[in-house]
Amino acid sequence: MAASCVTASELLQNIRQISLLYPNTACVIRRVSTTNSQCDSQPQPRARSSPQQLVGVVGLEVHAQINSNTKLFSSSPARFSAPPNSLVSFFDASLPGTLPVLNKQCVEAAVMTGLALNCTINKKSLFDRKHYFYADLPAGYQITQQRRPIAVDGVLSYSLLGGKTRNQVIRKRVHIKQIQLEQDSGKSLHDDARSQTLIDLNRAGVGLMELVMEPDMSCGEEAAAAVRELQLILQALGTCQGNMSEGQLRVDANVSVHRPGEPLGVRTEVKNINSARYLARAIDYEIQRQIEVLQNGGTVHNETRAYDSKSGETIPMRDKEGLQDYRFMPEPNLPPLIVYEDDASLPTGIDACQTVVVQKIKEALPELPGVKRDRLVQTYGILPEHSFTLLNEDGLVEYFEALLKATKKEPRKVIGWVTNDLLGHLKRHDMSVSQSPISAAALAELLELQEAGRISSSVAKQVFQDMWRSPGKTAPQIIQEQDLGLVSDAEHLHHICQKVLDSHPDEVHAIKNGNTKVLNKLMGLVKKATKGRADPVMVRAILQEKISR
Ligand SMILES: Nc1ncnc2c1ncn2[C@@H]1O[C@H](COP(=O)(O)OP(=O)(O)OP(=O)(O)O)[C@@H](O)[C@H]1O
Ligand SMILES: [Mg+2]
Ligand SMILES: [Mg+2]
Repeated sequence: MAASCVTASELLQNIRQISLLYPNTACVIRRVSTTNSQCDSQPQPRARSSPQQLVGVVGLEVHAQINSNTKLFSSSPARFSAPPNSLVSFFDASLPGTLPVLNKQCVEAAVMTGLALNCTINKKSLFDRKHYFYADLPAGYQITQQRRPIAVDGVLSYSLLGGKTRNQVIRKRVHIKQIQLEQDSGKSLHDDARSQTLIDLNRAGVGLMELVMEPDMSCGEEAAAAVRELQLILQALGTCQGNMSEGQLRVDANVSVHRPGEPLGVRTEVKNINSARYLARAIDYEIQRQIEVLQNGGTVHNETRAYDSKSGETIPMRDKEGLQDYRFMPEPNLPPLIVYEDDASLPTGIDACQTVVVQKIKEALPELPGVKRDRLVQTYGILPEHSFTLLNEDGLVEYFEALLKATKKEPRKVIGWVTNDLLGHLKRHDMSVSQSPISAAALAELLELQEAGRISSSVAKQVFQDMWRSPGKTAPQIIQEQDLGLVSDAEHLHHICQKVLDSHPDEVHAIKNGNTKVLNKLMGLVKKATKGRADPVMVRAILQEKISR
């Protein structure tokens, strides 16, 4: 077995695990009873103008790795980037005689995800074997839920930013056909130097939720937005870490084209895309490719394709027609998976700790991203697009709310500091919110000084930059060291204003003739002369008074 580089102690551990697996032969649960422009420009499906344009149709299958310490049917740890074949039990390596024991935590995660996506939870679901032959699937089949999955008929609501300036929130929905529990496969690693393929079974048997979406989308941008929303939901629930680059969230994009009103076209399936950006590009490329094929008199084949991120193209992998016989059969070693609605429906004498109760999971659901965005908009009066920015960055909502607690400044004035100044700096330095050298409390202190009229707004921006460069230095320290306090000495300001007026007679003339906008230019000159420290309210009053004399 290429898979096993197990140490003696690991072997012992595995043997112990198998001896635990043998006696009860089955699952724990049974025992206990067990927009981009392309999108926007596309006609809506119901439009009936002729001749009709071909439009894209997209349906996604998302594989989400369940956030659990152990695998779906064995007690091996489920961890990313461990040494190859170090997390492999005999069951994961498909040794004869080993049996699956269902991980309750994975079932709870699937139920929770189903509830968050408005699915119906099947109180009884079934496991099936899906056969195919790959070196990274040692049993020759995957245990999945084909006939009766754990959750069905859900909806994922997501939003896109549209309109000319892309600040209009367009709300969309995609139907979730089902969520099924299944095993992940191992990984084939290609050693080009020695032209050989090596197998790492660490991932073999890790719990996955496959979310199958209906073909409700029409372009790459919609698909990417839906996946991003799903990622945020899974992360909020804690059921999947959702890191696409680590393969915790992998997407298969099914793409076809048709004329609105006509039956759906033949789909191709672009497999295993692990970035939202590539997903959008792969789909848009594939739609365009299929349109060109049809317009040139060709036919689209039902095939599996891969996305090549270097060329930006999709390339054929294998023909799906004729190859789709997975020889599904009921998994004989796993009984039906039973979950209960509430405590009242538990059969007498059952160990409540070993059961999955939907009601309890419902009660534990956290605030979901859509609800959180609406709350932020309603509570703080910020723009909807700002609520998207806040949620898109891990920890930014918490930062914003901590900041608001510590300052009297209006939320609508604070939001720009968070989404422009702070986020801009973080992005430029490729840092996360938790790595920010300026804490929410430190920024609040700066904003309070501005609010109290101790510094001007332009000085506040300058102090922010200095705080970023000198972590730990407070706003008052910087203001004191550099003497940046607001100049509100009337005599001093009168003197500077007079100098500016004397040297700009044309502007004074223009203002006197009613062109009041020119006053801003003069104010700018005073600001420059005082290095941004002049009290703008006083400067405006002094200039107006002097001009009107
Ligand atoms: N004509 C179509 N155009 C675009 N997408 C489609 C079309 N027909 C079906 N789909 C999408 O294809 C996907 C089918 O997924 P499903 O898991 O049911 O089957 P599969 O792809 O054959 O199986 P596997 O899990 O082995 O990939 C769904 O996401 C569905 O929305
Ligand atoms: Mg599928
Ligand atoms: Mg598929």
